[in-house]
Amino acid sequence: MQRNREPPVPEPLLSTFLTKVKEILNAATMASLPLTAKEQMMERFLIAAARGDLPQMRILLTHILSLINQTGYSGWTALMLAARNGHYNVVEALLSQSFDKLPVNSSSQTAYDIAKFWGHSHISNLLAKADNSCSGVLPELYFCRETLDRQSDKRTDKTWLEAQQSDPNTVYLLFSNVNPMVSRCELDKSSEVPNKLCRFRYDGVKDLIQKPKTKLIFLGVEKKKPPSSCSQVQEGSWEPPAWFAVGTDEDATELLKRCRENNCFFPKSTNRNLLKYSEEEAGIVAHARSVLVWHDRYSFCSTCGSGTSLEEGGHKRRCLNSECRSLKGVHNTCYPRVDPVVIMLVVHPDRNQCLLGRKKSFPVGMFSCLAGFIEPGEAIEDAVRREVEEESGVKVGLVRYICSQPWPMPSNLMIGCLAIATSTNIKVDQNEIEEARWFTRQQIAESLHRGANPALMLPPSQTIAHQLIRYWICKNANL
Ligand SMILES: NC(=O)C1=CN([C@@H]2O[C@H](COP(=O)(O)OP(=O)(O)OC[C@H]3O[C@@H](n4cnc5c(N)ncnc54)[C@H](O)[C@@H]3O)[C@@H](O)[C@H]2O)C=CC1
Ligand SMILES: [Mg+2]
Ligand SMILES: [Mg+2]
Ligand SMILES: [Mg+2]
Ligand SMILES: [Zn+2]
Repeated sequence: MQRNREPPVPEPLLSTFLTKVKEILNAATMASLPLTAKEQMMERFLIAAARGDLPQMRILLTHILSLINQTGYSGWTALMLAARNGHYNVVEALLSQSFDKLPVNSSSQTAYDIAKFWGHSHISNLLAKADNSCSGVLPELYFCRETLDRQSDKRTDKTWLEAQQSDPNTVYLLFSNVNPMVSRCELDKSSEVPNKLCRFRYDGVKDLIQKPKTKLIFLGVEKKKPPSSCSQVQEGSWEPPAWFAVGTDEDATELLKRCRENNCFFPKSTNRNLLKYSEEEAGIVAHARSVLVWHDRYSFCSTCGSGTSLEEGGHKRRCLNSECRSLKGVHNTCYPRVDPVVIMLVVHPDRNQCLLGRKKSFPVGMFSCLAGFIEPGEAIEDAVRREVEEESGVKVGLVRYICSQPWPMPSNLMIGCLAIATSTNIKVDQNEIEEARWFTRQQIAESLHRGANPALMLPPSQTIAHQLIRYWICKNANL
């Protein structure tokens, strides 16, 4: 049943393949076609992969290692041929050479799809295991690592919080205009090196945290345990260090003087700068920044307009007007906001194309998933269908939730879905989207691999949009 729904697979049978290669090699010899030595070697490498001739493949690889990721006349890689013909040991050997698993053939199938289609489940399992993104399990998303244990129950424990504040092991992060102080290694100014959060101790911020305008946010305690050789651990008196974010309006240049590290600065509030942290620190920045932006923008009570004060380790604002309705019962106006946004990869009814759009503000050539804020009283599925139709005119049927990502710009929660289109005509809403297009799996795979002339540029890997696209491309065409 499953097989009938698959797109046709080009003839990969060994005999056909060998005949074709022989024809090419003969034709090249007879007509003196410029089939280079490398091309001949490539075809021999592919024949060996299709036959399962690992020793021959190893010999050829000692001459040219780059053979490993290339395709021959058929558009198939060695991995695809080995997967097609059930050569487990060849697949295993290719994977151990960190072979690229994402390329697709002219039927938009990866090696994983091919192994699955031809019933070589031991090979498809091996390919899935070797690449998390192909197993249907997404990698951990950027901003999603919870390095700290939030310990929200401690936010109401004033005595405990005060004790933590003066503890010499407590870590403080300094924020100016909702951006954290960071340092960058001077030797390497390339964008690859993450910004590192500057960590302060109590003595370095004591005066600051006592100022009435300073916002102090309890972020949680470290999850990481010290080595068991640590004397406090042995005595049983060890407690994990607490972390606080300090939001201040003090002069940024003066604040920088407090840091002993070199090359400290406050990065500008751009989306790009927020993607420059290590996985460990990105989640901490997301938490602190969203809460601090909320304090910045919601300093007055939204029920009566009076002033408010900070409570619960900086996770609540209480109205100073004792008559205010917000003091009676629990009110969401007193807590930091999170704005849910649906973000969806819309898949064509043929399952081999996806719909991406671009806003005017995107860099040239970049396309991404459609997205939009969920409206009050709206379910995730309905928001997906409404936003897709509003922005592109395409109608959506099935919606499947895949994963989510906090997006602290300033406080969105991106809810990632795959959505199956039931119509294909595109009519964009020019107010929101400049252009929307259907892209083939082949075009997407080329772009993920930064092929020579990709049809589009995808958003960076830290975004949920990128990961949803990658997830879809790695999955079998049947979804
Ligand atoms: N992490 C990722 O991969 C991506 C993240 N995003 C984020 O998703 C957000 C929403 O996507 P859009 O296409 O802009 O949404 P959208 O399609 O709903 O249009 C934005 C408009 O919705 C209105 N709106 C309704 N509720 C709003 C709220 N709570 N805050 C702000 N505006 C609201 C405003 O008029 C705004 O101009 C973006 O602001 C962006 O930060 C968008 C695409 C990719
Ligand atoms: Mg939108
Ligand atoms: Mg919209
Ligand atoms: Mg909208
Ligand atoms: Zn009030």
